[in-house]
Parts: sequence; structure tokens; C-alpha cells
Amino acid sequence: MVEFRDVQKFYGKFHALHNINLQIDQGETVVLIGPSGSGKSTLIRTINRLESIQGGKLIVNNQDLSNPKTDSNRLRQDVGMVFQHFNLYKNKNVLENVMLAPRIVSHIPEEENKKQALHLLDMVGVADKAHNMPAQISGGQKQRVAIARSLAMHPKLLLFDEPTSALDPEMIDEVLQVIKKITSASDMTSLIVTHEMGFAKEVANRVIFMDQGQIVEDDDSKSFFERPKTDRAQQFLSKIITH
Ligand SMILES: Nc1ncnc2c1ncn2[C@@H]1O[C@H](COP(=O)(O)OP(=O)(O)OP(=O)(O)O)[C@@H](O)[C@H]1O
Repeated sequence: MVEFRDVQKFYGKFHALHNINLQIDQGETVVLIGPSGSGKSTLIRTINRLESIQGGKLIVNNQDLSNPKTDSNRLRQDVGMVFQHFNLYKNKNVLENVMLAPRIVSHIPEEENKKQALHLLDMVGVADKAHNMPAQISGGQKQRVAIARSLAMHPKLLLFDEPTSALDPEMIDEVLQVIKKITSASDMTSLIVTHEMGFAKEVANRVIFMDQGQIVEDDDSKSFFERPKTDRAQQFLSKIITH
């Protein structure tokens, strides 16, 4: 589903991603962790071309992102993204937020689209808010709507960029439970940047630990949390309380 080969990313002269080599197969749930500024968001954003790369090869869902002719809109039909700050359309109600892309991009008949949107809103536990505006719902509810909106396009790959970082503590768990539910119930591939170590432990098949723009460890979740191989990962984990 995703293959990085010696990928390099620069912001001006700053070398943000160094020689990234990484392969993610269909159905994997991969969690990306590491200190602040280590390049996690940058890496995840290259996968749907929100950030360009300056070297190496990046293949996503059989599309070569190193090739300027590759169509970003086509790519984003298969690759969804859930952002830290939800990014809902403020002037559209919850139901419309979920129905918009399937209507415009996939031309799904209106009734079918509505049925699907209500089903997804029910799945993430916010069906009763379908006719509310985003400003009228909580942060946790907004993020669950954003997840339903991504799922409405039936992505093959779903990227989560710190999906709970902007939430009050009491709302974090409701969002994590929804993510856990959708990643365990489907063969969708997920890549999740998170600082929630307890959740990472629970949901991930595989953990990638980054530091200073490099992948330092790439291991199955159990091995990583029980026996991190590098000093850097050990130090990182020792500073964090894992539940
Ligand atoms: N648009 C940008 N322009 C210049 N530098 C940037 C830009 N975006 C990120 N950086 C730099 O790239 C590095 C990696 O940033 P990134 O946001 O990917 O890290 P992160 O691991 O996701 O951090 P955090 O956990 O704090 O979100 C940081 O040093 C950051 O300052």
C-alpha cells in the first residue's frame, strides 16, 4: 500500500526526513511515535502529497508520488486523512459534512449517500447530531464526524495526524475507541501519529519510532513496548507513562 525508498524531505535547507525506507502492507495498523519535531507529521503528510518530497521514491496505492504527472485528487480518493483540528466545513451541518465528498467526487445517488452518512454517523456515535452545525457540537464529536466523513469515501488507507491532540482529556477516549473500532473491523490500512502511548499499545500491529527525521525503530507493537532496541526509544518510553 505504501512504499518509501530513500525518501528525502527538505523545508528550505532544513533536512526534515532523512533516507526514509518503509513498506506498509494492506490491512496493517501502524502507529508512528517519537519526540516533538521528529518528523512524524511531515512523513504522514507526504503520503497524500500535502508535503512534497525532494528525493527518493514514494509509491502509494500503486501511484508514484515522485512523478509530477501523478494526479493528487485521484490519490486522495483512496487516501483519507483525519487532522488534529478536525477541519469540518463550518457552514455545513454534520450530515452535509459527511455527504459532500461522495456527492461531488463519487456522484453517489442522494438517497444512498444519505443512508450511508447516517449509518457512519451512527457507527461513530453521533447520529443524533446529524442536523447540528459543527459549532454546536463538542471537540470529541467533531473529530468523530471527521472520521465518518473520511470513511464515507471508502479509503484504502486512512491517515490520522494526532487525532486527539486538540481534545480535552475527557473526550480523548471516545475518539480513540472509535479509531480502535474501525481499524480492527476492516482491512483498511491505517497510519496513526499519536502521543497516546496506551492507545498505541492497544491498537497498533506495528510501531515506528522516529527521531530527528529518521526511522529509528520499526517493530511489532509488543516487542517495541516491552523491549525497545535502541537507547533513544528506551529513553523516550521511560519519560512517558504507558497505561
Ligand atoms: N512548513 C514547515 N516549514 C519549515 N519547517 C517545518 C515545517 N513543518 C515542519 N517543520 C519542521 O520539521 C521538523 C519536523 O516537524 P513535524 O511537524 O513533522 O514533527 P512531529 O514529529 O510531527 O512533531 P509534533 O509531535 O510536535 O507534532 C520540525 O523541526 C519542524 O519545525
